[in-house]
Amino acid sequence: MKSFIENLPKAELHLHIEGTFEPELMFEIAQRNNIDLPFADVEALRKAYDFSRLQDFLDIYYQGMNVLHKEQDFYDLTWAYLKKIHSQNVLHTEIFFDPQGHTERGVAFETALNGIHRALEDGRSQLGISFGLIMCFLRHLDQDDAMKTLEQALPHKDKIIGVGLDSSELGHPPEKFTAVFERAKAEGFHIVAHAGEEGPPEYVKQALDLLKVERIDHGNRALEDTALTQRIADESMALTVCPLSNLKLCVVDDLKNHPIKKMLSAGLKATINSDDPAYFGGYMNENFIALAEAVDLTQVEIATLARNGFEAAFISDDEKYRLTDQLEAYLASV
Ligand SMILES: Nc1ncnc2[nH]cnc12
Ligand SMILES: [Zn+2]
Repeated sequence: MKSFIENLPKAELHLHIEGTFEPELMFEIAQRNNIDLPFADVEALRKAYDFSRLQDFLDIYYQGMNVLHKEQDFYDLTWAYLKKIHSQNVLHTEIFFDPQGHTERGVAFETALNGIHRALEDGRSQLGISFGLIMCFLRHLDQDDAMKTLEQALPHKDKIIGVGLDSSELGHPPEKFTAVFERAKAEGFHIVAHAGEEGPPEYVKQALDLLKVERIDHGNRALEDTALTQRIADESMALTVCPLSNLKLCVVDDLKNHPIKKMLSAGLKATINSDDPAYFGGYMNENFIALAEAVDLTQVEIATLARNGFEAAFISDDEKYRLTDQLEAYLASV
């Protein structure tokens, strides 16, 4: 099973680039930027990765990204992620970045964008990994701030394919951002949002009805509402599920109780993703393997999850055929 997963061609659709910041690289970049981290060393930092809810993680995640200042810092962060997923047979990735996490510290929008994008271009030419870049609005900030961020993105439509919504979910429902998402859609951006990670099914409904999402990031709590679950299945709306994230943030108490089988049997287009791999203990392969072992996934189920990843990607039909052909060729060979 392990080698079946390791060699399986995969797409990643839910990945925060700031969440790939491994402690070793964080210390290296902090040092070259003359920034003191409030941790003695890499081990002390890793020990702090003990979360009982989303906010515990976010506090440390925002602290970590504070050391990113120069375009090269963003490049190095992204390049390290791309090398890692190249070793895991990830052929396509759609990554999030949090511009407000940088602009509010005085780092220019373009500094973050250009560093990340240049690495993605190098990943395509040197590693053969295709990509999309999605910027997320921080939902703990207000809609005006999100609107300003959207305006900063408008000259960069050649680099940014979509907008998303992340950060502290509870108390910050999608309806808070209806106008900015309406504008983003009119400007031609793809639309996604985190919903139903900690928030109730109502937030998932709002993401569908008010933000007009094309994929739901997480979506776990949608399962509490049978009619909503049926609707998501009927609309072939993909869920970007993140197993190790769900475990580390206590969305599930044990991976054995992860609802992935319920999702699949309800006809939901679930995909597997790593969310913030440096903080949650694993990239794509580790997520697939841990989940497969915990809930006893069959090869057919694993293949379905991988296929869903390519089908739910924001790419042309031609590109989808090119990628799924590689998946089907692999499946026929094992
Ligand atoms: N899992 C997650 N949920 C919400 N916001 C995030 N930002 C980074 N990771 C996140
Ligand atoms: Zn996420």
